[in-house]
Amino acid sequence: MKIAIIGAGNLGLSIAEGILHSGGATTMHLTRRNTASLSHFEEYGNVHIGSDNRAAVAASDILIFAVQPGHFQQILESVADLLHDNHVIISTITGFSIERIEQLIGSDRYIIRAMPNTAISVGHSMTCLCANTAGQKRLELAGAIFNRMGHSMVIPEARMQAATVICASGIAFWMRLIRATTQGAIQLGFDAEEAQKLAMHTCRGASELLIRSGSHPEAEIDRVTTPMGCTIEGLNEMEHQGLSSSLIRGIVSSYDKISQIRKG
Ligand SMILES: NC(=O)C1=CN([C@@H]2O[C@H](COP(=O)(O)OP(=O)(O)OC[C@H]3O[C@@H](n4cnc5c(N)ncnc54)[C@H](OP(=O)(O)O)[C@@H]3O)[C@@H](O)[C@H]2O)C=CC1
Ligand SMILES: O=C(O)[C@@H]1CCC=N1
Repeated sequence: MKIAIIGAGNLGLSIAEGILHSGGATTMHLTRRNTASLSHFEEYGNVHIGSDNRAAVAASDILIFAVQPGHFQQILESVADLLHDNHVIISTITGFSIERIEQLIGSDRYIIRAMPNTAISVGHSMTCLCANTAGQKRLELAGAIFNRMGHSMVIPEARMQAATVICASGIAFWMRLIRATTQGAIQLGFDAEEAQKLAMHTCRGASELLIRSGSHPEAEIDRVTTPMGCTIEGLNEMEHQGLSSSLIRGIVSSYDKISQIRKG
């Protein structure tokens, strides 16, 4: 596969690392205007770095766009005349609808919206996908690409905004929870390095328990909460302080913000 990543910033670079580690491309073109921060990719013989989006598009079959929403239209228009029938156009752009993309490059193109997260760099992204009518024929291919770097789920486009919050922004939300747990562990006597290790591996363990058992979080909580014990004491205090409520409210605020990005 010949893959171009147009906009090798935070997400684009994470995708590039994920693709490299999964061995998923024969050649890869990475673009951004300031390429200095990409020089470490030069050690890979099959990775081409540059600022020329047109050259990257012309040399690739799969085009992954990972630029800021405000830049996308101009960049897409600047390469539109190079697009051919086999190009698969994958947009990770928040709030940029398939309808708007079709208006810029036509509805006959294979257009896929993907919402991965930065854990794609280590092969653990949860990536949501949707496609235009033509692109339905390439959803399986897109799923195969993203499944090499985690898990993917095909969803209706109407859920893409919600997927952005839960999966993409979700990385930041979980990081803050891990960080807060780390701070608690330091207060209880662990040094910072130990504390982070305890927090992140316990987080991974909780997640793996659910993934492998298929059980409900509350069922797992029931197995931990000894009657009159320390777990239910801590959990109830967290809830009195609004743990679940603050998470839900944060998720809804984040969701509402995307509507503003869309209008912008
Ligand atoms: N970060 C995340 O976790 C996620 C982000 N997204 C979405 O992905 C997109 C990218 O986000 P993120 O990576 O955080 O943003 P960044 O700003 O980190 O990356 C965007 C990159 O685009 C480059 N760029 C700007 N103009 C051009 C151009 N004309 N040609 C080529 N490259 C260009 C910029 O580099 P330079 O200035 O050097 O050109 C920059 O590195 C956004 O639309 C975001 O909503 C979606 C899911 C998760
Ligand atoms: O914060 C943002 O707007 C982007 C979209 C999801 C992750 N980063």
